[in-house]
Amino acid sequence: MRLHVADHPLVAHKLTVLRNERTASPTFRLLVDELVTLLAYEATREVRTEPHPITTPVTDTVGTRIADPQPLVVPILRAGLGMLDGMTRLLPTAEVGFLGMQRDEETLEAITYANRLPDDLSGRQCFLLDPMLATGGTLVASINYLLERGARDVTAVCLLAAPEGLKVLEEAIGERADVKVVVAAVDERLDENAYIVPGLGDAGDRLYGSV
Ligand SMILES: O=P(O)(O)OC[C@H]1O[C@H](OP(=O)(O)OP(=O)(O)O)[C@H](O)[C@@H]1O
Ligand SMILES: O=c1cc[nH]c(=O)[nH]1
Ligand SMILES: [Mg+2]
Repeated sequence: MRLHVADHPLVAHKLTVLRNERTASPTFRLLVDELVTLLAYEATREVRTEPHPITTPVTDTVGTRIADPQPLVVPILRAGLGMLDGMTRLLPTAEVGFLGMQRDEETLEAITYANRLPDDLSGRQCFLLDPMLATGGTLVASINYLLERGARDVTAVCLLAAPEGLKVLEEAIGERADVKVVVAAVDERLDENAYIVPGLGDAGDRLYGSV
């Protein structure tokens, strides 16, 4: 597993506003969207491209375009949905699959309640979106879904990660695939309820309310 922590003053500034408990949903959503766009720039650094001949008003030349098959972006519902627009803004030709996962707050096990993904992901670059990587249970289960369908190149885009979750992910993935994790920050630890500290609370609730 490769970890990339975005080191940029704009990311740090926006993340601080996001963490603040006084930041209400409308601003929270806007900031998640902005942060993802900044992270997407790094997350797509290795997106596969191919030469593309074009004619400019001046001459013929060979440029670059994103190669087929187009990348697959997969938001993990609910909270990952808040990251989808920001990601597809930079990758408008990507296809989008969906995974609905909820962490059982007692057992901390990730339960899948929705799944809409192409059956065959061999040769596909996949981008998983989930703001929080806490125990790692949700992300490991999501990556396993993609690997079972043949994906071998997976980038997870998260806002916050806990060191505990990163360790679980590293051990669970092993040598099976090239997994990259792009995060805005790695926080201190998990608390007794497996919430990220200092964190930002429940990302899904802060985006969409506690339904
Ligand atoms: O690393 P883990 O310990 O598995 O926890 C992280 C998961 O928990 C949150 O989702 P939640 O289950 O709250 O669902 P929601 O997005 O619908 O709020 C978060 O969005 C991650 O998906
Ligand atoms: O801190 C946390 C941990 C899991 N899920 C969240 O939304 N926040
Ligand atoms: Mg939640």
